Amino acid sequence: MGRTGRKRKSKKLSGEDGLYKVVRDTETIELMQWLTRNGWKKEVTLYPTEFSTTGRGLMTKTALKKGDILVKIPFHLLITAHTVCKSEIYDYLDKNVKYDGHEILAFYLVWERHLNKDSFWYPYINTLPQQLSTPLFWSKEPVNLPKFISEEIEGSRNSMKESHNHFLNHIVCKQKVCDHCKLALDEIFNEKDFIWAWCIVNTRAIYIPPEKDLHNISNSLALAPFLDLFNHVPSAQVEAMLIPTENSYQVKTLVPVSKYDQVFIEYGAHSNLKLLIDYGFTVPNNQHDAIALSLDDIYEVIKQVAQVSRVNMSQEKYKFLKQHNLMKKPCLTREGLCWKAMSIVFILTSEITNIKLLESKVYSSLYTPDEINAINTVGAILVQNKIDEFKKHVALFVPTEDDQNAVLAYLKECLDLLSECLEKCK
Ligand SMILES: C[S@@+](CC[C@H](N)C(=O)[O-])C[C@H]1O[C@@H](n2cnc3c(N)ncnc32)[C@H](O)[C@@H]1O
Repeated sequence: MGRTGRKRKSKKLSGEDGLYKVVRDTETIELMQWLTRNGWKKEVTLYPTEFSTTGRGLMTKTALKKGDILVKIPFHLLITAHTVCKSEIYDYLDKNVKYDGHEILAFYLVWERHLNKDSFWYPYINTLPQQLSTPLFWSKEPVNLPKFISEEIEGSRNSMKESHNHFLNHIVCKQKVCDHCKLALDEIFNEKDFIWAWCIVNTRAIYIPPEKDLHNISNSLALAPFLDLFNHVPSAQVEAMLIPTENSYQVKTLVPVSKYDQVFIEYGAHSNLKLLIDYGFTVPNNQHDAIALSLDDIYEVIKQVAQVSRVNMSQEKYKFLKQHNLMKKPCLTREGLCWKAMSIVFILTSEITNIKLLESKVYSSLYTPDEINAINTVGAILVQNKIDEFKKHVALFVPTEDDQNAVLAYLKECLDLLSECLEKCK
């Protein structure tokens, strides 16, 4: 979240999104002036505002109609791989190597941030949060972080480290001293600053169609000043696109928004686990959420309820599950067992050995009442086991800093999802 200094006094107001306060700090005012000086025009009156529910976001001062353009950012105010290729720092990269859009933007951001007021982007960079709430920014480990979450964080940390090493390995003349600060390039591109930039790109970049003529960069990302102040809700309905004839990137609302409400966009169909790891927050009742199951979870429960159903795993059935990709990501959702989980339970409990018949049942989902009963019996125990597991996680988890409370919020959301799922198995 933006923790910039020198706040001016401003009134606290309240609305749909709880308490809010329009941000009127010097940095934000300078950002708006810089955008205007460089050809940006307001489409509607959106104000950077601090909301008690989400932190800084954008509030509309007027009622918005369906189809209103929320924001239009001229191309030349987007930071893209093209911007990087035109910069002096690009000369110091080995051009025989491939770079991806995420890492090249992070690399550029580290450079421009270090230039401070000498950077064209200074008014933008100056409003970026210095401290992020994402797990890569935690300074202390929480106590009893569930293993599946720590594995995801590890994955994210490894990608960031890989990108950083990739760059360090391909900066030609690392010892070159910068004219601006007299530091060597490998000191400027230190891991701490790279983590910040990598997370800024991860949490704020937008997708654009891949730019042409960038033979060594796979690129479809851009940083978009001001536009990146929109917060996310899964239910937001907006349309975002490049408008080549107007040399701009625009976002349009597909629904009306009331005066003084926060205007949201949707970052993608992200689960709460993805939001937690990549963005450092979760949303309530996220329809994209699911709790992962393993084949072992399902197998164990079927063994437990052997009096209800027997485990009927033959070589052919195993081959069938594999061939049809059914073991990949079975899960529990608010709607009950997902189709893959239902199919596995059915296949492992059914007496049917004819694979063709199993296939037609699984793909049509035309089960008899007894078969549904058997699936639900196993399903309810599977869900209850997960509820017990997540209750333990909640009881044992101890945050050691504020941002880690997002983990608790996530685990509680999982428990809500599981209780809805249990209802569907009854
Ligand atoms: C693109 S930025 C949005 C602007 C950002 N809030 C700011 O102050 O600069 C994405 C970050 O905003 C925050 N965010 C976005 N949507 C949110 C939400 N619904 N609830 C809480 N935080 C949210 C998260 O910290 C996320 O990493």
